[in-house]
Amino acid sequence: MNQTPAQLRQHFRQQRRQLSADEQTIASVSLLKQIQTHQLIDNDAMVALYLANDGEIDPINVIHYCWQHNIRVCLPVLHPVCQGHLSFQSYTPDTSMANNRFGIAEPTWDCRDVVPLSDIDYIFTPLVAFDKSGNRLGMGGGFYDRTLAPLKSRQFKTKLYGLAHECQQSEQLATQPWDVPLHAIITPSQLIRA
Ligand SMILES: Nc1nc2c(c(=O)[nH]1)N(C=O)[C@@H](CNc1ccc(C(=O)N[C@@H](CCC(=O)O)C(=O)O)cc1)CN2
Ligand SMILES: Nc1ncnc2c1ncn2[C@@H]1O[C@H](COP(=O)(O)OP(=O)(O)OP(=O)(O)O)[C@@H](O)[C@H]1O
Repeated sequence: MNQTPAQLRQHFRQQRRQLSADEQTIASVSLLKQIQTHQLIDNDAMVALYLANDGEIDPINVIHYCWQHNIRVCLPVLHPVCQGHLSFQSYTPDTSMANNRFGIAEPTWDCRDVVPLSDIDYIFTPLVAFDKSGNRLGMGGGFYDRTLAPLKSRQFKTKLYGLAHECQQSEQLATQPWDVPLHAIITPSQLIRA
């Protein structure tokens, strides 16, 4: 029987939460190695990442790598006005942070630090499940889908990469009209081009 999105979320969130702290650390180091091996980030790029939550693969080593190589980093912030949307805000070691309503740390709102979507070269998204065609199942809030909708219709340079543990691969996910497909998925052991 086909599983509902809610059942799939429950299954794949449980899978990623079951990884031990050691497994998470190894995965996070291997993730950076994959990004380096495939030379996915140019030196003068603007890159959107995220702070790991709920067993997500942790991009913290990627963030530190970017900072060390003068690659600019931004993070998603729950938009204070446009409900259900994200804003991307620049992130440096000095950025003032606060927890959002999901308990995830994000830069405190400052309109001067907002990075427009059109200025972002690569967006690395968290995900609950993915398939080899670049379909992505998120936490169910529709935040990324709403925010990234312009990438579907207009000529944006922005590339969309999903970051995931191997155990988050699904055989085939049902697609929704509002889904924004990923260009590729990066796991600790491979780059899967969609
Ligand atoms: N690390 C990370 N940051 C992110 C996201 C994400 O998926 N991961 N988001 C991607 O959209 C946005 C936040 N969206 C989220 C949506 C739901 C939940 C969540 O934990 N939901 C709980 C219910 C919590 C509650 O209602 O208070 C749950 O479903 O169990 C977390 C983040 C922006 N930042
Ligand atoms: N571009 C959009 N415009 C309006 N509503 C949207 C859009 N994208 C998603 N939604 C709404 O958001 C809800 C959740 O979508 P979905 O289940 O695809 O989220 P998700 O991809 O799991 O979450 P996220 O994007 O935050 O990671 C859907 O019910 C849908 O109606």
